[in-house]
Amino acid sequence: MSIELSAIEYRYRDATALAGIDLAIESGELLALLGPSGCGKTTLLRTIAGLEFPDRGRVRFEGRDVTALSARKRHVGFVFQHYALFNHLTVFENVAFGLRVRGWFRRPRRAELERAVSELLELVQLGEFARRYPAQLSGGQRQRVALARALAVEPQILLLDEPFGALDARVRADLRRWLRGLHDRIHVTSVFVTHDQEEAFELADRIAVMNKGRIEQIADPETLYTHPANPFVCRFLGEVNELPAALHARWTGIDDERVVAFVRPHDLEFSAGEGGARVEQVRDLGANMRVEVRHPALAQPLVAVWERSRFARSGLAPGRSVAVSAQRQVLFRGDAPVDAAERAGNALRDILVTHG
Ligand SMILES: Nc1ncnc2c1ncn2[C@@H]1O[C@H](COP(=O)(O)OP(=O)(O)OP(=O)(O)O)[C@@H](O)[C@H]1O
Repeated sequence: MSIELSAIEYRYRDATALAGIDLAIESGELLALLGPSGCGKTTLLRTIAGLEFPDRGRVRFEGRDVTALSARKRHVGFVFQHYALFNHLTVFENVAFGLRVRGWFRRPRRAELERAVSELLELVQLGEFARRYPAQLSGGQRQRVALARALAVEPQILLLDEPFGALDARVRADLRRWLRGLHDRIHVTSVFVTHDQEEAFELADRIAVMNKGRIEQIADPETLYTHPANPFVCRFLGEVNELPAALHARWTGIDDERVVAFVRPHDLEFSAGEGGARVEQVRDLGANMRVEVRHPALAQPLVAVWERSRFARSGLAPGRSVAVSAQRQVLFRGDAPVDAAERAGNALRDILVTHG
């Protein structure tokens, strides 16, 4: 089932949580809402669920206006960060709960209910845990029970609010792979909230990056990473070096002091030689090496993260003078990306100047 949000605004008494959200989610899509703390992710999710009602704007499911409908009538499944399971009920009964409380005319018969719950427990790989109580499960297992419970009522839409937020990094990584696999099988339109960029990238078909109650950009992970719409999105998607024109003009061909080059640590190049910069620190990260270079024109050190073999080949060591360049960069003039045509034009001009 598709979801369309148009011009959604929501104010708490002293805070604007949503400042005009337009968003179209396709049927069967897995969309992540990604953004810093307080940007409005949870409020937006609750607005889709029917747990909050917007001050302005409309919510539509498959074209039907559901803005005024309560959560019960919207038929969505919800999984929260804290697995809100019933501790006095077994895993089986927790999952069966949603089916038992249905109106009598939709309530399944006993055999049917047992079959449905068993199937769901198999789906979340907890078949053998049916008779256990939540206290006898790990955090990751409890979260899978919560998911099975949300799926029991066959929701048209599944909403997940930081579903793995309370779990440690290893379990989180396992669970998100598992959730992606599950989604590929059942294709229920899903929206999940996270402030973890890696999680959003690994799980989602598309990501909406939010900031201060607005969507800064919505795109698939690849586009978001290679063509961020503005510096906020670029900075939010992981560590990045920001180089003023004085430093990058030599290799980008754009000599405009308003243009800043954003370079990811693995795209930064340091080559031995006089370039005004000096290696300050080298740190061993295990699989990678982190090289920090100080340039007199910059307040912050430039950071490169390279694989060990690449670092070994470079022959760099603390104290060495280096020249700086980049394999890839994204250029912004103020808040706007510098487009490829302008860059190509400049490169051409460089060639003409050199060879002309
Ligand atoms: N019940 C409330 N009363 C007043 N202000 C609220 C309430 N809930 C949230 N807010 C404010 O609304 C804004 C958006 O909050 P929201 O919880 O949607 O953000 P979020 O992106 O989900 O944050 P987090 O990642 O920290 O959970 C924030 O500025 C927050 O302080």
